[in-house]
Amino acid sequence: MKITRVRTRVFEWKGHTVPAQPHFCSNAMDELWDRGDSMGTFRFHGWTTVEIETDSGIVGLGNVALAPRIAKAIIDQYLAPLVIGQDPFDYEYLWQRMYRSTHAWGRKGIGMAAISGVDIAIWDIMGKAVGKPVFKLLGGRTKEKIPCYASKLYRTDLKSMQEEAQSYLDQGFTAMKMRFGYGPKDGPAGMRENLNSVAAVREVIGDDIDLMLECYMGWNLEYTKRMLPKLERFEPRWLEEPVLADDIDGYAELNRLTSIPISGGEHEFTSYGFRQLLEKRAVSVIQYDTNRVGGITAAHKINAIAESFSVPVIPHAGQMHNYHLTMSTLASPMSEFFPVHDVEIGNELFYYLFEGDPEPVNGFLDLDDDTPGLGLTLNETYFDQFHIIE
Ligand SMILES: O=C(O)C(=O)C[C@@H](O)CO
Ligand SMILES: [Mg+2]
Repeated sequence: MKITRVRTRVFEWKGHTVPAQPHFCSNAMDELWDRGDSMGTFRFHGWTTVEIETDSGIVGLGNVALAPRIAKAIIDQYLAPLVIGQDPFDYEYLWQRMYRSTHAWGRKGIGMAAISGVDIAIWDIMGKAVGKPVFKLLGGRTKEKIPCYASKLYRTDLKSMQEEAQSYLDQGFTAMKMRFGYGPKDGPAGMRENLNSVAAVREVIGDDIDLMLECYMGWNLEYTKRMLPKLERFEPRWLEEPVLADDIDGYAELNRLTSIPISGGEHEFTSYGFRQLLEKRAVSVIQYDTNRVGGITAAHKINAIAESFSVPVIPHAGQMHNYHLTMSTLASPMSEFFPVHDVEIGNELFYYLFEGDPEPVNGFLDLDDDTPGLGLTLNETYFDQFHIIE
């Protein structure tokens, strides 16, 4: 089988979006941005799709969620010529070809996200070619179903957060993730706001539900050190990305300091990046995202490395490319799940663009043993609400 064409499209959402609110989610821009919508650069209102055609008629579908126009340009100009004419089953060779030939400027960030989109489509082709779901090519079913946690609870008024938390309990979730709204610039009053929001959610969910706390790189080392002892009484399952993704020593220091597991990795790339995080014991939970980290080829290797460090892998964002890895890896006990709702941050845009994601039932997801490939197709229902760039 040979790859004959790589078709990329950018889908930019022009439909209704939920308006931005202040203190919605602490983030890396907070330290320097003191007005307006600091979360603006962390919205994902566009997506790149990668359709790889073969001479057998099989088409594989991959996607990239970062900097969509740049990802499309990288794939069109640099990556497509490297894979056209090649056998998709030579996936490791193709990955190395893309990685090595873009090494001078790629490696991390959008270069690796673009490689991820191509690699995901290649795995989709392989699954379709052998008539098996991708997880069956990676190790098969390691769990009856995938436990998943509801991930939203952005900072709004406390009553609304409590109602939202209650709705996840009503749907049968036994784990959920909330976001902090305040960071170092907000002083002691902001600290109290942060603690009050955790207390408000804990009040509704009790002590027997896992609660994860997301900082989205909006804190710094000193602030996190002050917050950790105050958070310990809430027994969070983890504290996520307290500092910038590049501050690996900062993560390691925090992870040594506290009984709260520190998590991270959604802004880290390739097995080399994760080896560093693991060797330094910088994180107690790994959260790569397959459509950033280097695709399924890279994520599968990282799973093996994480297993040898006894560190669980709970990928960022859920979604099909991640679910298949979670299903096939014992080191991966759970998935993130973004509830479907109006377009807000943009994490939920996936559901407006693709069809095939499993619905959680009582906090569990399942994958079909008989659907070949990743089980995802483009959902044309909302195409008229996107600006599409071909
Ligand atoms: O789900 C996460 O872990 C994220 O970091 C999502 C991001 O959009 C911030 O909430
Ligand atoms: Mg996160």
